[in-house]
Amino acid sequence: MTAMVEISDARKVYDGGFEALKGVSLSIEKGEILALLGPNGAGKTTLISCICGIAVPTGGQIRVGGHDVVRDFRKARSLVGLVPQEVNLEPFEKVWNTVRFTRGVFGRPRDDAHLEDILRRLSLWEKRDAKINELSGGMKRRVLIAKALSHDPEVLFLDEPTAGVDVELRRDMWRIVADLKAAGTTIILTTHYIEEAEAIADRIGVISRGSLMLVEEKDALMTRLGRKELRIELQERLDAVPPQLAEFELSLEEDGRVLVYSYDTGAERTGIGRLMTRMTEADIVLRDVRTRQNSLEDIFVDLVHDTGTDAA
Ligand SMILES: Nc1ncnc2c1ncn2[C@@H]1O[C@H](COP(=O)(O)OP(=O)(O)OP(=O)(O)O)[C@@H](O)[C@H]1O
Repeated sequence: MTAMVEISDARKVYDGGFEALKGVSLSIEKGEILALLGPNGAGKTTLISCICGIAVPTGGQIRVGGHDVVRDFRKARSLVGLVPQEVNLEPFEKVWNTVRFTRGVFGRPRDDAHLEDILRRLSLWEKRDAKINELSGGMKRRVLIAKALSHDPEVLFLDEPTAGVDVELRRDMWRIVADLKAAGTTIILTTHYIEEAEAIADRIGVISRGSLMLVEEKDALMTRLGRKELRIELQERLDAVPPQLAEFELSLEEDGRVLVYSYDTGAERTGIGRLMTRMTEADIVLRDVRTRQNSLEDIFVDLVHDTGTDAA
């Protein structure tokens, strides 16, 4: 695979002296979906702005498609579509003109059929002649996405794309992201909705206080840091965890009718077999058994909490 975005030791000190990025290195492959998670103020938007050439890094190097984002700004920028966090549209412009204008800015030849397709996929076609200031907040977000896609970017940045949007738009977005990925587009998104990262990302990066704390395949991360619960429903209720089972991490729930065993999914031995043997020896009869995997959210909260950073 080829690296589409290469970030090496990126640093950003704002004018007031605040160090928002403290040497971030990261390589993002073509066709990959990377979700950047982090508490408020962690530096996610700053990093995206540096990659898109909106903010100038004060140290390190960033390349998009092999082009340096500072020295080869135009080439690098033309490969990038950005859906910003804040709505920055011309209020009196019509939807159609807004999107067509953006395509032109990036030097792409006029292609009305292509723009029509984008607007239809975003349910904006009926609104093509409406002025921006006549649209709802959700519709404006859709226009931001249409603009970002108008010039066929190879890398798409979505900065908290679904903050405050309705379920329908969130679903549309996920569908569009899946289509773009299938077509080979590289996608980087920041989000506060961890279930969103869990649903669509290939890799997860966690930023905290200007540093990249972790970047890992989502599935591997969930296996490595994940815990599972085995919920054992009992034939007869127990008053306490029997002493024969003291060696296991067990708790009693639902008025003593459910025994919960929490175990590490990354461990070599889960201990389930031994637990079952000990239960049989102790004459405890099971009625039903279920498992529950903890979510990326549980993992993220633990991770950010463990390193003493701001609350998620
Ligand atoms: N133009 C600026 N001048 C000075 N400081 C800034 C500027 N822009 C951002 N910062 C600071 O840099 C830090 C990182 O901000 P950034 O917007 O990158 O965080 P974020 O991770 O995107 O946060 P959020 O999740 O709240 O959007 C914050 O402490 C912010 O106050």
